[in-house]
Amino acid sequence: VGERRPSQRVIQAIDQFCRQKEWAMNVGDEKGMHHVVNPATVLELGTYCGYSTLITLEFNPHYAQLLYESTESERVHKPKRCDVFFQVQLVEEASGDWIPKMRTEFGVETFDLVFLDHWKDRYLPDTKLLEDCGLLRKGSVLLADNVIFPGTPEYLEYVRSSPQYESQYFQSHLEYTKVEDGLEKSVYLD
Ligand SMILES: O=C(NCCCCCn1ccnc1)c1cc(-c2ccc(F)cc2)cc(O)c1O
Ligand SMILES: [Mg+2]
Repeated sequence: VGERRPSQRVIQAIDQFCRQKEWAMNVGDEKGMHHVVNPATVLELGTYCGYSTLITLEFNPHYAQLLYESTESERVHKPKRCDVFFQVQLVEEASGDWIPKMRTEFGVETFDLVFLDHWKDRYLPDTKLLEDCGLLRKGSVLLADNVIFPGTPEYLEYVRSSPQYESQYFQSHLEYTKVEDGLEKSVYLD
């Protein structure tokens, strides 16, 4: 196992605090993402405290500030091209406004992974926006948190019934609780 990296120690501290002191809506250590995907260019919708962050869109300025502090990432108002292999780029805007600008503002061709963890009623419209903007390619992975609780029924119905996706449910529990929840992994077949 060896020495945990600083980022792993931060995650461990967050999990311990949320389990013992105060619940928070991180994807958490049980659901986790590490056993489901191994991406390169990642878009995260819904940052919160930056528990699971790469290129991330956060609408709430309070949460955005938390991310700046926890990752020393520069405050990105006018994102520059993301030419560093690993770089946190945070956009404090609504996902619906920014997804159409991803190519021009970030120089992103397509995403390898999109982690959906923002407003639950935005999962479906933003997925359709990603498709329409050509930001998904054959093999792109959508990983959606909370498909059972709080629940995203319209999104789930769409990815499970659409011939354009191969969908798989990873059953787990709502972070730090015994309530059922899970991650839905949907591979775009194009
Ligand atoms: O609402 C959630 N996340 C979105 C937060 C706002 C995103 C803002 N934004 C960012 C970019 N564009 C928009 C969420 C909620 C719960 C939960 C659990 C138990 C309960 F009783 C009620 C709720 C658990 C999660 O795991 C969640 O992710
Ligand atoms: Mg969540």
